[in-house]
Amino acid sequence: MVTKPLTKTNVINVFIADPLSEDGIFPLRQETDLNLNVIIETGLTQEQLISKIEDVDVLLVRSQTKVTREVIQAAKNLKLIGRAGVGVDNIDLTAATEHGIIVVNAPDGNTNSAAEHTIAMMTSLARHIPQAYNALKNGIWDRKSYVGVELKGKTLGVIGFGRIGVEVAYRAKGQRMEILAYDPFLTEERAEKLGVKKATVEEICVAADFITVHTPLLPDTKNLLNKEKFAMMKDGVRIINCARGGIINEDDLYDAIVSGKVAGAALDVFIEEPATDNKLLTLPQVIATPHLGASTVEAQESVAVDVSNDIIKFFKTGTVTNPVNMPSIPKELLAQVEPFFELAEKLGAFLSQVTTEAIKEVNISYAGEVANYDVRPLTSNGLKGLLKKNHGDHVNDVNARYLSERVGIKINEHKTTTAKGFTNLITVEIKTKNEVHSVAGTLLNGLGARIVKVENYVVDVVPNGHLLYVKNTDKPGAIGRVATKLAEKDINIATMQVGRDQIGGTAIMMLTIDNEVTEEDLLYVAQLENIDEVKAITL
Ligand SMILES: NC(=O)C1=CN([C@@H]2O[C@H](COP(=O)(O)OP(=O)(O)OC[C@H]3O[C@@H](n4cnc5c(N)ncnc54)[C@H](O)[C@@H]3O)[C@@H](O)[C@H]2O)C=CC1
Ligand SMILES: O=C(O)CCC(=O)C(=O)O
Repeated sequence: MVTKPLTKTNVINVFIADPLSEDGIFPLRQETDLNLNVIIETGLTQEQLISKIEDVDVLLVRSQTKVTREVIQAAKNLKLIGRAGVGVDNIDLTAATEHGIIVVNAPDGNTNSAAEHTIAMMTSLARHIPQAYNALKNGIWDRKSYVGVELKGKTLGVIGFGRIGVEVAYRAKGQRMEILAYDPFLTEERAEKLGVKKATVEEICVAADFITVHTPLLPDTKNLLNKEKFAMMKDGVRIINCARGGIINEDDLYDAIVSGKVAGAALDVFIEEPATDNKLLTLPQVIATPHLGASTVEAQESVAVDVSNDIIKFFKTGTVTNPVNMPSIPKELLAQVEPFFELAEKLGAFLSQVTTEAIKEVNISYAGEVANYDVRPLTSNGLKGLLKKNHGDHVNDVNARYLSERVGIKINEHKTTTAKGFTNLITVEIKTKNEVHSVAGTLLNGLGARIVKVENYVVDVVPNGHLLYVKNTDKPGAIGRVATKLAEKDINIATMQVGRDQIGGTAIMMLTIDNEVTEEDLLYVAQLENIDEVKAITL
């Protein structure tokens, strides 16, 4: 289906590659501040998607479309990938991060639907509903083959106790089942509060009558249920997977069903999807749905609304609510941390213009109140400022850390609550083969950002516009000579700060000037007596 052709103008092209709820994308349709061009083309092959992606700014998918490295490389304008759902295993996150593309998902919108589907699958499995239905539809009235088991009093093992796992447990308790739950983040206290028993995967395998998995597919969870685990289970155990294909080893599950160890399995997800040729589907004990966990009107509307709102938020504010490949900042914290983003970036940008040598190490220290926050986004902004000189707009807060580490820069973050008289202080230090430089900045209440220290010199400089950073020997006349030379070049000084380590020692001048200086102007000033170094810095 095609609704609008791609345009090459400066509109924001939003390309929807999987079927999404039309009500859910209503926020995109009614947005008037942004010039959004919504294009819907579903069911494309990889080649077709690659051929259409070049001018796309936002790619919106569910789980069908594979957003591979090749797709990302072909997408020259892509800024954001939206996943209308939870799992992002269909998106090459490494490639997206390397290219500075933000990935957002909609983690909450389909929780209920997936939990309800899991319960429906478990009940159907216990009572052979799909098999009995099938027989009856084929004219067979068979009441003997489909004797089921009750859920009441049985033990359900829930592996992965996040959003969906918890909701499944609530509902299964309604069926009067006993719940054993495993999640690396589940504490005894929380388990008790939720009315479940905390257990290990092995304990679940040994004790459970039904086992359902609700983890993401990760290296750690791949083949989580395998031959060894099946061997530990009760005879006649029933298995449910409405999370991701691959969490359960499909070959081992097949063997365990054929051997009679496992009485049946209910599967919504498969290693290869569409799973039209999966040998598990040949077994009468296996009931299955084609990845329908999130397929309800409510979930589809909800996840599409969530990603649509994040797209709009991103283009209006530069921030998103549900980032996958950058640290998420709770809403209530964002307002407090956001002003520091720019400060951190400016400190990084300052240092990038102070040295010409390759940076080997960056030490960022956070002092005062700011040290109470998750400072990773601030560090990313500092690194972005540092790299911008050489990477231009290709660097952003998504890929700044990756790009820094890729070129071998060691990054250290330090936190301390004492800020030497400031409420907050961010200090960035860089080390190169031969040099060490540092700059510190703060946010002054009501007055905005200030650079308060350059190397060991105390200053008070607004980090905006054009600066001249002059190092000189502390001798009479140096300041006057610099001012005169700049005046000769028609360069107006707006403010000037001076500092020195000791009388007659090394001193610095930090000048804010009204115009950009040329290399020639810099040389002109640098030739002056007692001037050791002159650097132009634009912030
Ligand atoms: N079938 C479908 O249509 C749908 C499938 N899903 C899938 O369901 C799964 C769960 O989704 P949510 O509950 O929303 O995610 P979630 O992130 O809220 O929960 C996942 C939980 O798995 C836990 N976990 C991670 N590694 C683990 C390990 N080695 N062992 C045990 N637990 C581990 C995490 O700590 C987390 O608590 C995901 O794979 C998601 O993609 C989600 C929605 C619909
Ligand atoms: O988009 C869908 O229907 C799949 C949902 C899903 O698997 C997820 O959200 O992880």
